[in-house]
Amino acid sequence: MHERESKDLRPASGGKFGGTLRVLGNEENNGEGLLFLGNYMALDHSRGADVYLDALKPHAVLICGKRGYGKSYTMGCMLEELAFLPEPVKGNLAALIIDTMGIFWTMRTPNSSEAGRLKSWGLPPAGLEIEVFVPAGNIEAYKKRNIEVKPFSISIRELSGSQWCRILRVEEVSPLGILLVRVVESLREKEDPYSFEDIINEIFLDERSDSASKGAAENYFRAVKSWGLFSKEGTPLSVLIAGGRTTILDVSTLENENVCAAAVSILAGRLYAERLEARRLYEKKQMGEKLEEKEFPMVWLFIDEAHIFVPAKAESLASEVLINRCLRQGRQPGLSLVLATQRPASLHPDVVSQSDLLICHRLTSSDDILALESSRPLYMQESLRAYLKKMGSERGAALIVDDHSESVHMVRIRPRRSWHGGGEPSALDPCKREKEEIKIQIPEKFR
Ligand SMILES: Nc1ncnc2c1ncn2[C@@H]1O[C@H](COP(=O)(O)OP(=O)(O)OP(=O)(O)O)[C@@H](O)[C@H]1O
Repeated sequence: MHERESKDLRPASGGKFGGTLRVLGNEENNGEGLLFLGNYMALDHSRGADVYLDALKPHAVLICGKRGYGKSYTMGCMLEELAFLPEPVKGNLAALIIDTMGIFWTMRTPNSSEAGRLKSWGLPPAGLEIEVFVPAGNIEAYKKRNIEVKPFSISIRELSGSQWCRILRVEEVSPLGILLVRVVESLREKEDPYSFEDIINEIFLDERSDSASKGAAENYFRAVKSWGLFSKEGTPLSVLIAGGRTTILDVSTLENENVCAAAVSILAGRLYAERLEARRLYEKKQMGEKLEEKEFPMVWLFIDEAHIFVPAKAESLASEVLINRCLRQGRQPGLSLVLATQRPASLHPDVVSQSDLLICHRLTSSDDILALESSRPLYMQESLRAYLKKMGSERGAALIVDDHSESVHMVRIRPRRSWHGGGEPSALDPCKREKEEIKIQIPEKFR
């Protein structure tokens, strides 16, 4: 149990808590598998009791807020808390973040830049043991920058002809699209893995296409090869995911959003399938069968810039898997999804309605507030706009809407223990800033 266990709790509205320890996301949690998120924030912005989030059950969490108000910082806090959970809970959980901005590799380093603030919260800075994966073709560039990373790739076989057309933005019914689909599908029928060279050979063996289409198809696949994300065999999921592990998949070098979405779709689909199998194994064990197999851990999948993957008015390559499997059905097999966006209005409406926890940092755009308001639960006594007004403009302040306890909470998210790589750069010398930070006297009422 966390050392900062709370004795009293002040939800902004609603709530059906009992006992001394209250946890968002699971009223039955009796004090194990807790993620320490921060403190209640009273209307005068003074500091209240501790706020925890349950990690024993799977959750669908939406984090939103305008630029620079704490989305990736909060995601980092959640990743830290998952990594610092005690055994045996930790061993049954794995965290994977799709890092679109390339900012989470810094979590290995303790957050000495906010040492003063951490001290006022009674928290020591701490680095995390993380594994950072990058597209296999980019590994050297990271090594040159002294960033320890591992190669990741997706088997070329995983993508259908039609998915390749979407990635390459080629009309499926154009001569080029017809050639791509025919070649890829004939290779997929053989069931063995294949390389880009195999695809290019197959393109030139095709007797029904003109040479211009063949030349264009070859060029496209040579370009895809240079992204370094696809290979013949691909990285097995077991290399990426293991119980107790925090994995960062840095896709920030991939400029093509369709490619990122394809990667997310494939990974999320595989995680979902593995968890379905693990759930069957779990049920068999519960029913008394003696089985040696180790279960695939319950996964927390974090995705920043979620509007790219589950957009409002279109369908990305990842929409179907994320909405229909992870969000709608993910809780049953034990797959948690944490999505973050600065533009809730650009997000598929199902994301808002299917999330059991909404963590909302400052928002000022009417469209974005409206998008959240439109699926506002009945137990919210005031409008979201009114709550956000009370919350004010403090970075890291958040309104949490918890569908389990049907309650709304105004929270100040705790400082990060590991280094946050997502903040805005400052023209001020970083060493000078650290000294200034330590000099700041924190008034008693804010401690
Ligand atoms: N809980 C917090 N406590 C203190 N400071 C915070 C907190 N959350 C965010 N901040 C400050 O706000 C800055 C911006 O936060 P963050 O990088 O999470 O923004 P963001 O919402 O992810 O922005 P973007 O949409 O640009 O990615 C951080 O670098 C940090 O200085």
